[in-house]
Amino acid sequence: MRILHARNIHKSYADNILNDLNFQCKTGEVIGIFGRNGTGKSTFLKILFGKIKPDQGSIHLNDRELTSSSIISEKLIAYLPQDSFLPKNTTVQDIIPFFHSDGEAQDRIFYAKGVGNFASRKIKELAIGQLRYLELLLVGNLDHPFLLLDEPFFMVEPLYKEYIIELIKELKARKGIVITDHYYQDVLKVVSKNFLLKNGNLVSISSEADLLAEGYLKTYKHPDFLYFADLNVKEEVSSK
Ligand SMILES: Nc1ncnc2c1ncn2[C@@H]1O[C@H](COP(=O)(O)OP(=O)(O)OP(=O)(O)O)[C@@H](O)[C@H]1O
Repeated sequence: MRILHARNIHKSYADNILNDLNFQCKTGEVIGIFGRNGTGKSTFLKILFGKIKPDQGSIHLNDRELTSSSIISEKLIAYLPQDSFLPKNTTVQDIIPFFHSDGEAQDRIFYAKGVGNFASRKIKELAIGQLRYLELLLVGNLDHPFLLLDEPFFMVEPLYKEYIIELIKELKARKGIVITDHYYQDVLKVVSKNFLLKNGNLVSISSEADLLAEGYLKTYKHPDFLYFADLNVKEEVSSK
């Protein structure tokens, strides 16, 4: 088993964003990180990936400290950024070999559920869900033991959300995966553990009720009692 550690991470821009943050993800785990806008989720993923340097702190694989060049050259961490990164005028079938020279991996993507429906289209012609699913197939099927996903569910229609959820569950067998997304209900379907990034640090979360108690949600639909729970107000709703 491999363990990715972030140790004592500090990062400030105009404000203090991350404050002595400690985190670990093992291969075989999917960890969700929630947090309100601007709390530093993307910044933290970029620090884990080595794209930006923390002001203090370090990233380790088991007990070895990683540098940004070792993360890239040793193919340790793959990263799905928030914004699309594929060239717009290339077709789906032509883009697969750019990421995967191995024929078996190419086939895994080409014949993945649903891809046949849009394989001959150009990237600019894809619907948002098709694009995000394709990006995840390309990045997730790399051999890297860790995978960071920045908002994989953003604006994705239900059918492709299901494909993405199935794919994450499959990738979990051979990787450690960290997901940040505001579509928390989708994230909760695939995670083994969750945290809320709040005041620069990670708070452990085990349910929607914890997200409510920590102020990330204002209300949520209680699974047993059919009411929308609030910190102070319980509003009855029809059971129909
Ligand atoms: N390169 C930068 N220079 C200055 N400030 C930055 C930079 N990158 C991020 N920030 C600031 O750091 C804070 C955290 O940004 P970040 O994108 O990590 O938040 P986030 O939790 O991912 O937000 P969201 O949920 O909106 O995607 C924000 O206030 C942002 O404006």
